[in-house]
Amino acid sequence: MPKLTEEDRQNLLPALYEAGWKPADGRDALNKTYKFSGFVEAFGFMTRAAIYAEKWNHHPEWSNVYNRVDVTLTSHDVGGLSERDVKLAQKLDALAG
Ligand SMILES: C[C@H](O)[C@H](O)[C@H]1CNC2=NC(N)=NC(=O)C2=N1
Repeated sequence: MPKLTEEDRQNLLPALYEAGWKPADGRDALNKTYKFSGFVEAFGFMTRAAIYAEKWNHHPEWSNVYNRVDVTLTSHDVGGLSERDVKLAQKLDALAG
């Protein structure tokens, strides 16, 4: 799947920005920090998200500190954002509630 075109970005990214995603510094990627009520909730989110990441063979770059999960999405094989990242971002937002 190729990188998002300029038109794709204009069509798809504003909704993600509305949902709290931000362009990553210095790379063609999206960042978002999720905050949960505690560690188990944060890790449970990661567990559920991991099932989709594996099913879709598209994996986040993420880190967890207690109730916080910092996520970066990009498509390594094309060196930037693709529709896979948009789809996974939407799924993560749905799972986070
Ligand atoms: C071998 C495996 O299919 C590839 O490395 C997959 C795994 N998950 C991936 N995840 C992401 N974000 N980008 C990729 O290019 C990618 N490639």
